Amino acid sequence: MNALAARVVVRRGTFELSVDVDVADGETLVVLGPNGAGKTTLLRALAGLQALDEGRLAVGGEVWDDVGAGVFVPPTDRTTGVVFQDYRLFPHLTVRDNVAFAARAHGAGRAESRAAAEPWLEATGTADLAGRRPHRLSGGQAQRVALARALSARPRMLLLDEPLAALDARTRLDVRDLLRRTLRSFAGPAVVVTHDPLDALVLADRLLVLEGGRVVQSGPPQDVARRPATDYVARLVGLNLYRGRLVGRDTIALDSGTTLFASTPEPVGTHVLAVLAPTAISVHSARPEGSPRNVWPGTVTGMELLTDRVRLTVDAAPPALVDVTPAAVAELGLHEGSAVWLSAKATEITAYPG
Ligand SMILES: Nc1ncnc2c1ncn2[C@@H]1O[C@H](COP(=O)(O)OP(=O)(O)OP(=O)(O)O)[C@@H](O)[C@H]1O
Repeated sequence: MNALAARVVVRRGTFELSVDVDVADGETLVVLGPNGAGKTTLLRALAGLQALDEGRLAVGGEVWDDVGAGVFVPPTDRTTGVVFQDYRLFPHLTVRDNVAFAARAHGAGRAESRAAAEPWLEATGTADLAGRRPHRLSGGQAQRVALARALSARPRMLLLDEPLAALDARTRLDVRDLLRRTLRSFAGPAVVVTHDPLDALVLADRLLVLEGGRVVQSGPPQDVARRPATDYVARLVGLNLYRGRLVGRDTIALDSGTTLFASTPEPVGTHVLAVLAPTAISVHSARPEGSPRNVWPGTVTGMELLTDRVRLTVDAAPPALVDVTPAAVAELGLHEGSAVWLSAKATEITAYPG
């Protein structure tokens, strides 16, 4: 049993990282957050590359770091597999010897350590590159080799820092798939840092969202995606997020001063977050008559072509991202500066305590 239990406090100038991290055996925790949130600092602290100012870290009940008790196990003795964003392969060693390094470092002979490397080269699809040196590898190949090298040490815990960030889109798909399969079969705890929401949704058993050195949300990806707790998370998953208070059975007084109608079982008085998908908002050139209960005017201030839709940024109260078809853009004659009316059914707005 190698479950990770850590309380990490690191101070760097005015920045303070303060988080509790628990990861079960076989679980992949993906740490997501904007630039400067503290993701890399957290990973380095878990690897023992960054000293804790306060806190404690144990893997499988074995204490590797405890500031109060003066315990510190150096990174090289932690049986942690770390894969860095820039791979950090040994430049003078072939791919095979990079992957064989762990066995060699543990006293195995050359032939034995090379034999031990073989299954990891196979598993990561790098066997045919075994004789090359790192400078002759593409980014995707180097990332696979780095993964093979980390796994060959039979680590108790895996730590991956932005494992896909440096790769082009096509390579990213392949390596993400390899990574997903590798993490599924890895028996210990794994922590993956990323700022890419798709990577996070594909790889995570559980998400931990960091902002400003603090955990702002954590949970299964589907819960985080459905019920974002902050504007950053809402933007990542592409939802409009509004804050307010229920002042009637289905009436939300927004902090921004306007009113939304939503369907929610929460009692009157509850402070709520309300989400509305950009696809659930309709755009009209004149005030629509009849059914939808949420109707409000605004001005188009941005237009962006997504694959099959156009995402409008509409300055309104409340402001909204709205997805329309290219045909609708043409029919309504939309452009930056267009005055529009928005509408949304109450049943399309989900409100939850927050
Ligand atoms: N050497 C340093 N000295 C002082 N402050 C630092 C140092 N390195 C990083 N910081 C600060 O620590 C904070 C966290 O940085 P960190 O690199 O962990 O964030 P991150 O979430 O990984 O960001 P990114 O996505 O940009 O890599 C930032 O506010 C940064 O300014």
